[in-house]
Amino acid sequence: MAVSQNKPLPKNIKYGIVLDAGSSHTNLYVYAWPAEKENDTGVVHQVEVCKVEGLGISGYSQDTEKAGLSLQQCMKRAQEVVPEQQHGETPVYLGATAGMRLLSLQNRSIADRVLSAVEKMLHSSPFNFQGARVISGQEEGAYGWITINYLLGNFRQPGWLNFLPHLRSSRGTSGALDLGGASTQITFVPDQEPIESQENSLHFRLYGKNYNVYTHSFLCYGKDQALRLKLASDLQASSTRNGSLLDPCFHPGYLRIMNISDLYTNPCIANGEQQLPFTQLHLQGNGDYQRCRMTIQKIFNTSHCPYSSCSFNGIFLPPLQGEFGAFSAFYFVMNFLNLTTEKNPVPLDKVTSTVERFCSRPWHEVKAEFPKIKEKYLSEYCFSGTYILSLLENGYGFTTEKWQSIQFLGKIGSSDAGWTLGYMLNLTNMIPAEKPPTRPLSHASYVGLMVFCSLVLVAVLLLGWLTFHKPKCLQKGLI
Ligand SMILES: O=P(O)(O)OP(=O)(O)OP(=O)(O)OC[C@H]1O[C@@H](n2cnc3c(O)ncnc32)[C@H](O)[C@@H]1O
Ligand SMILES: [Ca+2]
Repeated sequence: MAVSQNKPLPKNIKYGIVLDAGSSHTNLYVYAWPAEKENDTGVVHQVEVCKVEGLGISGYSQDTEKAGLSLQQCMKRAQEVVPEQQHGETPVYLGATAGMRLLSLQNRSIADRVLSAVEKMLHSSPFNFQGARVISGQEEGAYGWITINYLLGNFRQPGWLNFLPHLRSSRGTSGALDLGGASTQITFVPDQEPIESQENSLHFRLYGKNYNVYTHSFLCYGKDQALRLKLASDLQASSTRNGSLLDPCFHPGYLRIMNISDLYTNPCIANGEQQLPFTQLHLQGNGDYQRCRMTIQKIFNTSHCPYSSCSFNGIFLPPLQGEFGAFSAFYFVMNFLNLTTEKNPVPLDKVTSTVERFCSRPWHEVKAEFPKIKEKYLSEYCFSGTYILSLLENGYGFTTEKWQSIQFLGKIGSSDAGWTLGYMLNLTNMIPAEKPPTRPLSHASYVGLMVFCSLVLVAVLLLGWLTFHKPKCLQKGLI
């Protein structure tokens, strides 16, 4: 036991857990940070992500208990990641997004039962359960924006090296674009002030600085619900008598059969089912990007705008400003199409031609090339790529030039881009409103600075000595 004296003291690490209960699935994130640096920027980072098997919690409306049980495996994983003696002090939060917002609109009591089932499960875990709730679209946008700016270091205050002009950070904040399965969010700091519409306006004071942020969450415009909107609009425009539809957003040779009742089961699609003389929809792909884009265009209503400028459906959108980070399905789809790998953003015309070429490829060929990718994902990359272009170009007005300011992000460092980190930082009060007092230099920086100064001093002395006492060997004409 005597040797244990020489062991370095263990670092005091704290942990926090957030479950992102999305419309398509649930992810559990474990975050960690050194306890003594709690209020610094950029110290909290993701140490684990666990993907919950099966459906998103809103998918268990027929058997609500299963929503709770589905989380068991990832909760076990979290118990392995967080040291046992810290389980009791580690907070756990669950935030549900658009899938649960839709279920609440459709049937409030079932949605409450789903939430109770997940609460019961999380209460029974050894962690410090802090609540499960449906977060608003505004919160989802805001926390996504906080997450990426925290991770990108954009809230960082000038440090002691900032007297050197080339090291001074002049960066502002980055906008956040999030594409989920059931909703999509756009959040950024506009130039224009004040923000014309109250419900799209947020105010933050972070690390001593004020931020006026624009945000909007479009319910039903996540990529799964957008596909439903598009199909419902196609059906309305078609004169099919047997439910067969040619779909330009799927590959030539692709066939999908859907129950009409599944299409009309949520509040995104207003009634219309009753008039149809068939119960199934037979979709037949023909991979025509231009036509696909035209059919998607119909789900964006741009006929009215009660503000100085709008995105679509009469929703206020100020002029786009600054850089944007685009994550979740924006990233999954662009990454699959190899459009995120280059250092500089891929130009809009190259993105368009890549999606166009991909859509035109026969389904059997695509399937043979990517046998390991889930068929649900693979079959929808053509639609999703086209939808992303429609949403960003036509919906939000990203022009060829503005497109260059979008960066598609999966992770920033070890952490996934998404709303969960911002949510936890806020609920644990880890983002102070005021700038924390600057701490004295750390030991390492102090030693570094001393060594640097000593070297400069030695160099100056040597130079002086050489100048005034030129050694004989350096004097001209000696040889
Ligand atoms: O935010 P909400 O709307 O509640 O939805 P979500 O949280 O479940 O949405 P995700 O960002 O997890 O996923 C967005 C969509 O991308 C799909 N998706 C997830 N992983 C993917 C991958 O690797 N390739 C293609 N699509 C993927 C998923 O099925 C959804 O349709
Ligand atoms: Ca999401």
